[in-house]
Amino acid sequence: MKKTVNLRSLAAQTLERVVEQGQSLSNLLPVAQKNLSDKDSALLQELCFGVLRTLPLLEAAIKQLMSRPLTGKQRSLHFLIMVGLYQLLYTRIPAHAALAETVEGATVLKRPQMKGLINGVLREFQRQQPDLMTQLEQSPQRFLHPAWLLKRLQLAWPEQWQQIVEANNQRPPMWLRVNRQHHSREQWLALLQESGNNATPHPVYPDALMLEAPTSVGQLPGFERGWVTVQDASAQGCVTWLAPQNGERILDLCAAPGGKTTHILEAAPDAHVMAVDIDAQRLQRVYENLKRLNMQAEVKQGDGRFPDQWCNDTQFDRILLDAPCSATGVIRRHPDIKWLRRDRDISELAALQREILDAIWPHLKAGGTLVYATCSILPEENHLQIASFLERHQDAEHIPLSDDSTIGLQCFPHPQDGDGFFYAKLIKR
Ligand SMILES: C[S@@+](CC[C@H](N)C(=O)[O-])C[C@H]1O[C@@H](n2cnc3c(N)ncnc32)[C@H](O)[C@@H]1O
Repeated sequence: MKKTVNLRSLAAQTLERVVEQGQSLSNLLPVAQKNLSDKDSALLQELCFGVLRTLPLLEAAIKQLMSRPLTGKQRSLHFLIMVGLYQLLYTRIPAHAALAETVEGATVLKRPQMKGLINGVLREFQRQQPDLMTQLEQSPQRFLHPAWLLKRLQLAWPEQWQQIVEANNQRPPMWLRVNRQHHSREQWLALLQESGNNATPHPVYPDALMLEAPTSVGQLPGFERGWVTVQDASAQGCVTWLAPQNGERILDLCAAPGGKTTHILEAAPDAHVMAVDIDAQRLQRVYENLKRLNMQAEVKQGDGRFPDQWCNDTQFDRILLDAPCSATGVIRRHPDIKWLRRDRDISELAALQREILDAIWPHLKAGGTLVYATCSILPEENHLQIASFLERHQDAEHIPLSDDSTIGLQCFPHPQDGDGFFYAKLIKR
């Protein structure tokens, strides 16, 4: 039998590690969920994601309710209060249960003497909620983004920034990639419908299906047998634009956890694919994904800035560079990004992307194709990066991916579509 744990205190500790220590929720959450039942796992996830999504508003509410914030050894309680506020504002958990469980969390956090204070703050919030929320809903905190990022989005996308921010604040749809080596998308959709679920095909990307409602992978017909993979629609765009062909030598650079490596092999099962990433731990996931889908690729640990160290003088027909980036296009999937990234990271990431691009370009054959992709929505990492690359490399030809004259294709996150992504397709003359 799974033991009962206080999920509110577990959420508070996890959130403190993300916000105060800069740790990634994707690393922390699976560890925190390890011994929990499915139901508790889901609630813990909801509490962590929800607080990170709405953090500025919760912080502002606490500021109004408390004369001094809790600091030092009591800091976990600050996050416990946020977990309490989040439940009262955004979940259907009955208020009495949310309050009781949250207050009890102080005992688990070894601060039983603070139970009264937490109870008091949450009850005061209930009393002031209508006025307080009217006030906060007119403040800049209502956008739920850090000021530096909001400023960058407003500058870069004066027409679209509000829609982007709104999409970032919503729960993302669940997209699947049908392995057409097994079934056509229509055939697999019919199997899904037989199992009582439904999905909508993507208008552009031929393998992509959006589930009507998110579900666990165990409910997806043939998941274990590799018939289908969970992957956002925009991420699937990379392989559409790369257009890999059987018999070609293809490099998937910055490949872990292998979502696009396996997509390349589904599209061109007889291609020779080399998958390279700097992170040995993340590379384990590439092996796991290849195994589930029963595929083979040459997997290597290496730094994209120094390709001669891991591929000598090999030349590739096609290169996919899914570059390390700010991940500002996938905030709705990873709301911790808003609090982990700093303004100064953007220029550092752009410098790294530039180094990798310049280093890998000589490894593309004449006539070969390179697709540069990021899950960023910031111009410095995207069209400005490629414009500057084209100025430095006269042998690079830009292939437009849309009707307008812009460099590359910039997608924004959309409730009925994929994440924010950028792609640019280059051919070597
Ligand atoms: C956007 S993720 C890749 C996602 C992957 N392509 C997929 O579809 O599953 C970026 C990757 O770049 C890797 N990375 C960061 N710096 C790198 C470098 N200098 N050389 C190679 N890989 C790097 C990270 O470890 C990370 O796995």
